[in-house]
Amino acid sequence: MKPDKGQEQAARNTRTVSAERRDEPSRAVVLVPIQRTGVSDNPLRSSESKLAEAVGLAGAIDIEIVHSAICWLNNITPATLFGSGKVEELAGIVQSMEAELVIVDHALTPVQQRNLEKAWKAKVIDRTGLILEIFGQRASTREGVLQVQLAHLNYQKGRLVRSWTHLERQRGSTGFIGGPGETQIEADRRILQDKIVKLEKELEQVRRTRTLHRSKRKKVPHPVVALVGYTNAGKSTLFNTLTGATVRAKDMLFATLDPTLRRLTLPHGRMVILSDTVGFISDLPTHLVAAFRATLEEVLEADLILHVRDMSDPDNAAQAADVTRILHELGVRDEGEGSTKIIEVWNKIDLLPYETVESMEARREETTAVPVSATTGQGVEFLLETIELTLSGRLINRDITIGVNDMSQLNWLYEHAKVHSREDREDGSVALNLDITEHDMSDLQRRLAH
Ligand SMILES: Nc1nc2c(ncn2[C@@H]2O[C@H](COP(=O)(O)OP(=O)(O)OP(=O)(O)O)[C@@H](O)[C@H]2O)c(=O)[nH]1
Repeated sequence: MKPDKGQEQAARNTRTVSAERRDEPSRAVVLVPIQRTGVSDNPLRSSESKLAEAVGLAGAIDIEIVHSAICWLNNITPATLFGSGKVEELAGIVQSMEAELVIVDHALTPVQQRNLEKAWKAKVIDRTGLILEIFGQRASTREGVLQVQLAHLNYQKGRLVRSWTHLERQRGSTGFIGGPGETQIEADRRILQDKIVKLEKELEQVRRTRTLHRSKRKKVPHPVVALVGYTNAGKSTLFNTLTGATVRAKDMLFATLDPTLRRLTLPHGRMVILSDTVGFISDLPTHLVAAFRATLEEVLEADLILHVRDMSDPDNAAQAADVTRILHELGVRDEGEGSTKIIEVWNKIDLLPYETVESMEARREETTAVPVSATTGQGVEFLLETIELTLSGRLINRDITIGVNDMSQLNWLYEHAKVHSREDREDGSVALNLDITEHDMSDLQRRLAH
């Protein structure tokens, strides 16, 4: 059956909160449901920091938060997540606050979402919906935009359950979920599926172009160093400090959605490509991680990963555990053969008490962590040395003789090693004493063997 105009219009109304350009930002309530009894999905994280994070995330989109609260749950009620008494109590709050949007920092089934919307007479979005909204606002490259659109459509497809019927009519189709009528669900789903297929094709094309760029880059085989970390850990700031770049570093969650690449010269002259990537967040749904796989290919292909942590955040241990888990999900192996080297960068030490920083620095030998402040630059030099050491091995002192037939290697040697003394011998050979990294030494041996 061919969808009629009304149905097409309904599916076109798959707009985002961000796309609703109104004069006033939406008034929103932020709720963080936490189960009182059962083991929470992340026992490391305190309820206050969960609330702070949810408010921070919600603040990343253009809304006015009029109320926020932790909601302790004794049990999960399948139809509404919250128990009926709580749903009613919250309905009172939503109405008295005149909120149009309720952000529930938890996964909601489509049925729960629909029932809560009915009960509260407001739009309800869950954590995934919120993250998609933020991603939608941040994506800047074609690939980033397409990825977010695709993730959004896939999310909506699972949610086409007569969700907006009366709200849509009340407010004139401003919801970002289409399909106001139950009879239209099938047609809407088909329209969404068509859009998904189209987007996937387009994305494929964009990716092919990028792969081409990457293989060109591979011809000059500089190692790739990827910055990863929890959102707001300070990756972009560090990226700027390391490369002297002036890319934006705002107090803005997920400011970097698309990978940014820049060349960086290490203290002993080795060139690397530094890549800044999307920030991670806890409870990032697997299908969202999958949507960003392509963007994160830089991370997968990196020779070295810098895991940036905001050590001033009381929650940083839980955040680090999340980042490590997501890296594993993406396929990064940090142990065994073929594993990727990872250095932890303990950032924002300028915000920590002197003694804490001192004890961190004292432990530097036993951990692979480097304490730094991306804003003041403290520790950054040591970080660069650690990157070089990890990629190139130690600096060693060697006496080397270059035979007459290998004179063409002399230039290379001067570029890659620090020459302390040179003796030009009668037979035409050159004896050198130099400092060279282990990596360059094995490179030299390969060159001389040819
Ligand atoms: N005091 C202090 N603030 C820092 C430091 N590094 C970053 N910041 C601040 O932390 C905030 C987040 O920094 P970003 O560099 O945007 O963080 P990010 O990890 O790239 O964030 P996402 O794009 O969300 O992944 C900004 O306000 C920075 O100024 C630091 O070493 N010290």
